[in-house]
Amino acid sequence: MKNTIIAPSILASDFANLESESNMLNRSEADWFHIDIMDGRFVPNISFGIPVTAAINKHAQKPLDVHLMIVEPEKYLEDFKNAGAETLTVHYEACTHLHRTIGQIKELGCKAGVALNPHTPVSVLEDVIQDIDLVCVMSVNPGFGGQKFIENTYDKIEKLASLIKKSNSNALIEIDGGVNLDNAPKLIKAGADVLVAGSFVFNSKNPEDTIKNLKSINNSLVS
Ligand SMILES: O=C(CO)[C@@H](O)[C@H](O)COP(=O)(O)O
Ligand SMILES: [Fe+2]
Repeated sequence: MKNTIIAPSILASDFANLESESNMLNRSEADWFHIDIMDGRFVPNISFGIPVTAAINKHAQKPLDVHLMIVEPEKYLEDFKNAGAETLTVHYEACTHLHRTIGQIKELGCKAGVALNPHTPVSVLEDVIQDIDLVCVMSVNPGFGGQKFIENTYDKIEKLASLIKKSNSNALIEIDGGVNLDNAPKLIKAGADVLVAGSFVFNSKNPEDTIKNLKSINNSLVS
């Protein structure tokens, strides 16, 4: 049975209580911590940066999945690796020399991810798909939590899954934005391996239970 990875996004957590939010994720069935870095240039919002990532990493007992929504990400890869990143995801749209940047991430010993904005077709990854560990399909325009899921994402996942298969790549398909219990089963059926969920988890009454419910979707799909 496929084991979907659940990566709650810290962006929607209580920034004044990152230690207790981290401990909640440690106790929960979450697999990764999703860390959204926004620079006010690549996206029209600023979140937090390297010191806060390092502070979260002090408490996190699970891998940090760092989503860099920043221009010139190559300048900061090493800093984020030192802050605790296991996966470093850069945006296709922010990288002039994507192949080189992927190589730099691998040289640091991190997993290399590439994120695609909603308008970017999966075909742009044809020549690098074998070199990457994860493709983050943005199911909202990056920059903010709590946005509405874009329905075209299902088609995009199917196209990406077929590119990955054709290329003998091991890249995981991650979906980021507007994920909830209504769309998650369909996303998993279409081929998603990793689900990022921010507001759906942290705005719920019981985030630990919500994570458990997302994690158990696979079981219900089997029957
Ligand atoms: O990268 C981003 C947004 O740019 C995401 O990771 C959001 O943080 C997901 O939040 P929700 O849409 O689940 O509230
Ligand atoms: Fe993200």
